[in-house]
Amino acid sequence: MPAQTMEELVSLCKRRGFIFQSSEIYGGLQGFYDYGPLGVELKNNIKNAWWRANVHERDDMEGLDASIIMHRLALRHSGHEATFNDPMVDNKKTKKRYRLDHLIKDQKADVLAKVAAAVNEAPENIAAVSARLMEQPARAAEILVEAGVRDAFSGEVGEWTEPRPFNMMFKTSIGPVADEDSFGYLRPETAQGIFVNFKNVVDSTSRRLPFGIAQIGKAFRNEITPRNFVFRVREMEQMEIEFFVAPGTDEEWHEHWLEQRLKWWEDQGVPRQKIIVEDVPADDLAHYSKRTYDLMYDFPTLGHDEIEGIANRTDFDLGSHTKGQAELGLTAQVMENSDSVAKLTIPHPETNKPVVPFVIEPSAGVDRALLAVLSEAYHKETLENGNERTVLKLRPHLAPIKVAVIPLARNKPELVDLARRIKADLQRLGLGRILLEDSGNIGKAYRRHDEVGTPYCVTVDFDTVGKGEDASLTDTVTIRDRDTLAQERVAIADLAEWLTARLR
Ligand SMILES: Nc1ncnc2c1ncn2[C@@H]1O[C@H](COP(=O)(O)OP(=O)(O)OP(=O)(O)O)[C@@H](O)[C@H]1O
Repeated sequence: MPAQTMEELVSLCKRRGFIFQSSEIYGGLQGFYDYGPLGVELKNNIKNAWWRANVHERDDMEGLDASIIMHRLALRHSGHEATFNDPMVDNKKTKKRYRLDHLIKDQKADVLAKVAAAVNEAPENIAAVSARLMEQPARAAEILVEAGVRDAFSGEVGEWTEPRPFNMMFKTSIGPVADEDSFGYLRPETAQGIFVNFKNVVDSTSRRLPFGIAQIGKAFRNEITPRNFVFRVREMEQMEIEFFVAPGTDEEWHEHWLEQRLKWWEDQGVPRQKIIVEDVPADDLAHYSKRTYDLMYDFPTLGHDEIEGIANRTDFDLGSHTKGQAELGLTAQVMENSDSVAKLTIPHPETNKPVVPFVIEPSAGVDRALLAVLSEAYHKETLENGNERTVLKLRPHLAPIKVAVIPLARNKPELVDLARRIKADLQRLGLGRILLEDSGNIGKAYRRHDEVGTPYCVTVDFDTVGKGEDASLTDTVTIRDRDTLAQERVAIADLAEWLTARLR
């Protein structure tokens, strides 16, 4: 059975060096995390699996790695300066600050019902309730108090302020002069780096529609209430595709990408039946979206929450960043742009006339992917001998450590030397991390590697070096399978092939 609580995962991540609080020795920084020795391996493996499926194994995709700090005009014309806001409300009594929709969602059912009734919305539709409150901030403050909305910090009904929009972008000054114009934004999504490079990529690759640009990288959001471990952080990593298509074919491509992405999650060990595909209601759609499917994974403790959004962004983005908007027949409502120097069109595949393509965007968070993958992989089992074990049943391609080579006794140089040589040979195969595990206690080594998801432990024993009872076992090792616990004897000469077949 997969993990039952978030606490189990948090505890494993800290204990085994997957994830640490950022700047912990100075009291920690809320909403920021550091990935430790095993976390960085798992994260890289997830990113590589995504890149492989979406770039290397497709013929219609290009890759990109754009800068994190972007020109302020890029994020003005993208709409983020004006609309990348979350609704924020303060409790004057406790001085605590909350995201309005999160505050309402966390209330008891009767309180939530009262708030929803006051704005004529259904309590299930938190986004709509929040949107209605934001339309009437003064009245909203009264509604929150009248309905008895409590502050989780004090447990008491709050003295709520009028809710107001809070822009989530981080600003930073650029260059030695700190004047009003010398600033840029840390990108709140990697997508914008793709849109502003559209012309560069098309010109340098001669791509025709339909095609996509894929990017993995950091994005930053000054979340009002970062919470739930790495689920909601202020510095995150995203894996995004902007897939450019001819207008009119967008809905079909949207369905195509939904299928592709569900299949990818399945390949990472996150099954379809654990994901609800939510057709995002109009009130909750981002400013650029015509329609969005949110993939909602059933996290332990949290319940269903978003791991990926697949949005139909129409011609909004390229239309916003292009020059000469007036003559391009855009369907999206965009802000006038007299700053851009590039015309972001491409020949229509049928008419050959210049057109601003529509965009389908599958956007997944690496941190949330890691959490979902860990949740599914985490198992507690009782073995036949009554012992309990914690085991991470990660797909082998995701496992942080691929193989542990273990000499049966640490004080027998012939075993240790041979184990070291085998490890060195395996390292040269480029399969990922291969470790020599010579702590001396094989039972403990197995338990440790079960807990971090190492798929195979290779043991060098006395038979291997021809000093056991069975001479036919000379030059063979034992391979222990993490999931089945089965042990198989394999010739050292066949080891590379045996492991490569299972780990690639
Ligand atoms: N603060 C965050 N921390 C970690 N991952 C995030 C965060 N915000 C977004 N993501 C990831 O990036 C993906 C795409 O971002 P998107 O803008 O669609 O998220 P969102 O709808 O704003 O998320 P939410 O509604 O949970 O705030 C999300 O599906 C998620 O996996």
